[in-house]
Amino acid sequence: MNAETISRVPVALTIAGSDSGGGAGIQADLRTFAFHCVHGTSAITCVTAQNTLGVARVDAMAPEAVAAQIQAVVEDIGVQAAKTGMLLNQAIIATVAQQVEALEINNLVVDPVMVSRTGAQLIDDDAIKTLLQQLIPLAAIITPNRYEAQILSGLPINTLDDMRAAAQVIHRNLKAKAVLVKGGGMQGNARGVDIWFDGQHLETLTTKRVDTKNTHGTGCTLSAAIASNLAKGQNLYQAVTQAKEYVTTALTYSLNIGQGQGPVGHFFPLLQNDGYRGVGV
Ligand SMILES: Nc1ncnc2c1ncn2[C@@H]1O[C@H](COP(=O)(O)OP(=O)(O)OP(=O)(O)O)[C@@H](O)[C@H]1O
Ligand SMILES: Cc1ncc(COP(=O)(O)O)c(N)n1
Repeated sequence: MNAETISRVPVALTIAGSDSGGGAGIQADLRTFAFHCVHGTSAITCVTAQNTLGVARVDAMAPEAVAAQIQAVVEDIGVQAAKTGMLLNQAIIATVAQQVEALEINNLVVDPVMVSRTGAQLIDDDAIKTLLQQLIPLAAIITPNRYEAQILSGLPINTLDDMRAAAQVIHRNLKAKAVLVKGGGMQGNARGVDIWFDGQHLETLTTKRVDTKNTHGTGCTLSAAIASNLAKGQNLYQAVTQAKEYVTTALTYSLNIGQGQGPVGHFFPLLQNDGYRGVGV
């Protein structure tokens, strides 16, 4: 068989933490890139000992090691888009912001990860200010969940209108170019509905609500899918709406593993080929 090499492939970078359970973080991001036919590269910020029940331990990488990973990837391979996930501490956030600026990384998706699904704190309290001041202004889009949007806006969020108000406040106060407030943590009708605001258009993004407890990694998957679509040249709004479709289907095929909240099923295109039809399909 003749070898066929592919020399023109989109490349994306994830700057995030490792999840030993494979559901969120770097592991979710690289799988998401792969299922978008995007070559995935990574800069690991910390290593978590984690499973579907919770986070048992977190070990931070040295900021210099994070910087070196980003530099190694960008200087040789080059990236068309990047995303950040769990950044953990102030020094790592400041380093990532410096590298993004110095290496002129475009199409940056910032997922302002603060607390895990299982309630573990994933960022130091004193790091949030650095995230706001140094990293968010460099982002093409930020994707806070309900809890993170409350912190970033200072507003309580209980309804879709609260999500709309928070998206507008975050856009104005943090100079984020676009904001997606995610509704996975909402109750009732708002669950699974996201709000987009780019300074001009306020949009309500609705897909099918999936009734599953296995939602570990939805936010990581969404931001990695947005970065994938940006790396492929889609515009931001298209990248977001297609990423939301991907997450919805991955939730439909979520994996009922472990004793807690299982991860979304990134490999549904292969399962679909095998004739497996997923939850409620
Ligand atoms: N049950 C659901 N049905 C449909 N969509 C959902 C559901 N739960 C979450 N989503 C979608 O998944 C995406 C991620 O949102 P979510 O609010 O869960 O993020 P997150 O809390 O950051 O995720 P993570 O669990 O990775 O921290 C959003 O597009 C959200 O609407
Ligand atoms: C390394 C890492 N990154 C991100 C999350 C957030 O994901 P979730 O809220 O689904 O636990 C996590 N738990 N671990």
